[in-house]
Amino acid sequence: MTENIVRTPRTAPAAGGARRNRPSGASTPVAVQLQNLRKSFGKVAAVRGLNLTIQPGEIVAFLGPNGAGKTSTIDMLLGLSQPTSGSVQVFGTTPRRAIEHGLVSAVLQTGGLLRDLTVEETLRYTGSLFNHTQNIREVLQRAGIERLAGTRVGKCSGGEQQRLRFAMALLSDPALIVLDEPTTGMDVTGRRDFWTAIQADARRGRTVLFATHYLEEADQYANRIVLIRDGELVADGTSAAIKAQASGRTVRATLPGLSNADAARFPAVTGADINGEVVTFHTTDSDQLARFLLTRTQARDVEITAHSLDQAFIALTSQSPPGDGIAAPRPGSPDARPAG
Ligand SMILES: Nc1ncnc2c1ncn2[C@@H]1O[C@H](COP(=O)(O)OP(=O)(O)OP(=O)(O)O)[C@@H](O)[C@H]1O
Repeated sequence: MTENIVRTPRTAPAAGGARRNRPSGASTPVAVQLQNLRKSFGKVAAVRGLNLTIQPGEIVAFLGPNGAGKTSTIDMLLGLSQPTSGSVQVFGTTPRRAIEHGLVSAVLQTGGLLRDLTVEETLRYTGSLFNHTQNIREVLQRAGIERLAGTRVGKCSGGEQQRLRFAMALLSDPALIVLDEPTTGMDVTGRRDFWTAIQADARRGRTVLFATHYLEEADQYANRIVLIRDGELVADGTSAAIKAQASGRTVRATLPGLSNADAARFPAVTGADINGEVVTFHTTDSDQLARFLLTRTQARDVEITAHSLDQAFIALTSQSPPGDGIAAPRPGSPDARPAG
């Protein structure tokens, strides 16, 4: 039952009835700091110089295609493996020490549950390993599995088992919860219920870092997305910022008689598709272009459209070499500059 959760060893109860395990010291240090973090497995460079700072209270999605280095990074963050070089700090200390102080818990993908115990027995058993734990009823409620208290784990769905793992992670009331692809294999309802529980809990101020393949999860539940590819950071920001960074925005307008050469001279335009009187501009600054169209040309019916996170993800993880953070337009794509 132990491998799915980074367990807090016996700790003294927090003073003054304060329940949440908090980092000590006058000022709260950043939750996570990765500096030039590298991890190699023989010739495979899984993580290549990652720099990342996560502030307390942030909900961060760690996104990347298969083999991008998400799990390798999370393993180092949890002290499960050592960096080849660079450093990891969690609340200003080493991952191991942060875990010893009950500051961090993890929900990993699979394993770690005994099928014959009930949900409540599982939590009581896990709780017995700590000196001080959250109230079991409260934890069941916060994980959204109160009604499953008497159900055997083996009878719980995959989504319910993940919420049980989440409940186990809540027992020590950690300041940071790390989830590695926690909803893999769940159906849509299971995923939604799982995230409802996580989100409700995060509103209480907990820092959450989760790795996921599901773009819509990152879009919906994170307030910041960190996108990596081949062990390097390729984008970092809100979902909206990443969409804009990856492929800009599209501005559509009705503008008779415009040629590609004219369009290329407009401000912030990276490409244009002309279909009769309707022109679709690809732009790095939709506000500037829209202002120009409305004040300096005869354009009408001006519309600005943001690209989807899917488009941004594909652009950022499959095109330009990582490093500059911006994907170059694929030759021949609508983002390429108009000829002439
Ligand atoms: N123990 C290991 N030994 C050798 N290579 C490894 C090991 N762990 C990871 N790798 C390699 O390091 C790279 C990054 O893997 P990692 O599991 O961190 O990526 P990921 O982003 O979590 O991928 P996925 O989304 O598929 O889970 C991959 O090329 C992987 O094959």
